[in-house]
Amino acid sequence: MFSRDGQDLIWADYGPHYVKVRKLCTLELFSAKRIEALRPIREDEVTAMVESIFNDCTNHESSGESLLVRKYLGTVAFNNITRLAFGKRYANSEDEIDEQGREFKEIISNGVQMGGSLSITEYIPWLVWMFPQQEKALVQHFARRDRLTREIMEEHTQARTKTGDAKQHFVDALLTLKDEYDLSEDTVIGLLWDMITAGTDTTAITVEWAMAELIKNPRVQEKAQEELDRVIGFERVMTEDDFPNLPYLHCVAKEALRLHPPTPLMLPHRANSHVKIGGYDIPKGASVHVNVWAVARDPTVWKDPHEFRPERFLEEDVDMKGHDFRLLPFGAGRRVCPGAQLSVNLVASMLGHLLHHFSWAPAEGVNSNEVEMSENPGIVTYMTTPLQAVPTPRLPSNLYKRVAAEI
Ligand code: HEM
Repeated sequence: MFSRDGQDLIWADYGPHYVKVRKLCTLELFSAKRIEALRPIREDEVTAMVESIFNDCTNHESSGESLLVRKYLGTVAFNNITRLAFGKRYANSEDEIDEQGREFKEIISNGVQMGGSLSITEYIPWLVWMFPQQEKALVQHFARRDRLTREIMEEHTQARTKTGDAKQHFVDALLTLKDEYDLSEDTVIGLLWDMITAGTDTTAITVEWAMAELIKNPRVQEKAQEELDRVIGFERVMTEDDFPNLPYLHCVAKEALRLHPPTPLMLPHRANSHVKIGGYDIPKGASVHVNVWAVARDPTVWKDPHEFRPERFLEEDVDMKGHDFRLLPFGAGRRVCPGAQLSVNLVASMLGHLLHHFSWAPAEGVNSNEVEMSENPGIVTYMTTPLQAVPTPRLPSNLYKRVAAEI
């Protein structure tokens, strides 16, 4: 929710509704009850990912070859978000999608491209006249996005009228709460798309970086697997009920978010008054980025900051949801990521399943210490060279089936 209320950056225009919209997010959309209600979707998608990796790595033709890890993670993140926002699963394990799904995917990648590029006009706004194409592309993008979203909203309104049933998906929640929170149709569309753009790549990127670190650091991979084997064993798959008994797994996720925050400069904020910080003047109206990436690698803040060592969080429990400024992958304050808990659950579940079901090695001919870790700079930090890795199943073959859920 990027407000135009003079406090923060402008992406969507919620104006004075901002406070209400945040309250709606905290109390309704991301309440613990809804996160729990949406759990079957997460389990469905994570187990579908496991099945798909298993099929590909045990297929005779490609057995022993490396897989493009991002492909599987991206499908989980995409399906999870489209299902929780709209109750729709567009991509199957072969990445086949229908026409509405294709349109959906294109709109997302278009939006990420436009929003993710660090446009010069954001810093020198009077140069906007030099880039009329940029403005035109944005208008076209929003028109296309709004058309598709109205179509889906109409489908949901009709389904609700028919059954009288209010589902847990964000679109139904928002349409049901529209009057109570005084939301216009544009705000509902803006909100749904904030969730989709903010919640898709961030999750997949976090897991891709974590997997790269685990392949680079076999000691950590084995230690996480020992914990999973001890707690879960070899006769069932992990569920979110196991989370409290998997402290090391959570430390692995936290350490990945420390070294590789998917939004290294958080999201831009706007100074609402002139302030002086650390001797620097920040004029009113300036766009402010907080370099959480640099803080997380600062040797005055962290011991051996470049080392991937999840144990540091067993030694000291550091909050990562906005209360400890040493670790801010989700930001802090009133703009803190509302999807933080949801993504912590999904990231831990993906990592847990990937590690419990498979051992991971680098692609043939690459040593573990040679895994390419360079970063593609931007608002969102992808791996420049997508991770290729070889999975080897480690559980009985009956445990690799998708647990499909209809919700
Ligand atoms: C590992 C995954 C994720 C990371 C690291 C992440 C990180 C962030 C960060 C750094 C911000 C900006 C906070 C600030 O400026 O103070 C943010 C904002 C936001 N995130 Fe996330 N996020 C993740 C997943 C999600 C998910 C799954 C959703 C929704 C389903 C989501 C929804 C949002 C929204 C709507 C905002 C804008 C909040 C506002 O402007 O008030 N995020 N996220």
